[in-house]
Amino acid sequence: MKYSEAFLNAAADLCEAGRFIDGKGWVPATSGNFSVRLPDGTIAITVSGKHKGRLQIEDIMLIDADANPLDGKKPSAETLLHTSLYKRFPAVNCVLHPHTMHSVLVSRIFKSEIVLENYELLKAFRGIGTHEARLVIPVFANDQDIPRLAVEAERYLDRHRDCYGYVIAGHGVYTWGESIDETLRHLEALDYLFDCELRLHGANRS
Ligand SMILES: CSC[C@@H](O)[C@@H](O)C(=O)COP(=O)(O)O
Ligand SMILES: [Zn+2]
Repeated sequence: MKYSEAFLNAAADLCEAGRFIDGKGWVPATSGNFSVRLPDGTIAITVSGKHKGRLQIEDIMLIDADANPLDGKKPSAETLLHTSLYKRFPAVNCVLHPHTMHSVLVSRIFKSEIVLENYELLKAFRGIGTHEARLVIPVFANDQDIPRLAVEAERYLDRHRDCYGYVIAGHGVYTWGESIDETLRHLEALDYLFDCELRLHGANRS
């Protein structure tokens, strides 16, 4: 398979993002998956089962918008969660899913949603210009049936298009943006804000 320059650049960027994310301890033991939408609508996504902090270019593969592999490799087990976000949001070009400890812990306290209010760091999210914003991150029950989980996320996002991410209980967080850099910014902000909520609720003594 001859990959395009756009694919190869996206793949290199995803490998670098993976090293950064792993440096934070957010993708232990092969968890997590990442993707970038290319200008032609195809998607560069991590293959299944690799350590996301030690990605090589060959660990990134190409799929179409309906999650079909285009190069014979095996995509992430959670590919449908990525493609459903790209279908819903034409401006989104990157989806990052790590298993941050803060997202797992916060889902033990907040069972249906996490409300983030009155934080200066809310301005890290695209389109938010004041700490007076109110950002709601839904929490979905974990499910090994990924098509069913995708439908649940889609139902929520149909009603809440201004959403920046969701938590899967006991599992991890999904967040997205117009570029890898923007999505990394959203991810760092969510991790910080989840940590704030955990400390506020006495669940994090570090
Ligand atoms: C190591 S368990 C994690 C997996 O079950 C899954 O949740 C995950 O995030 C990684 O799956 P992958 O198929 O490698 O994309
Ligand atoms: Zn996962």
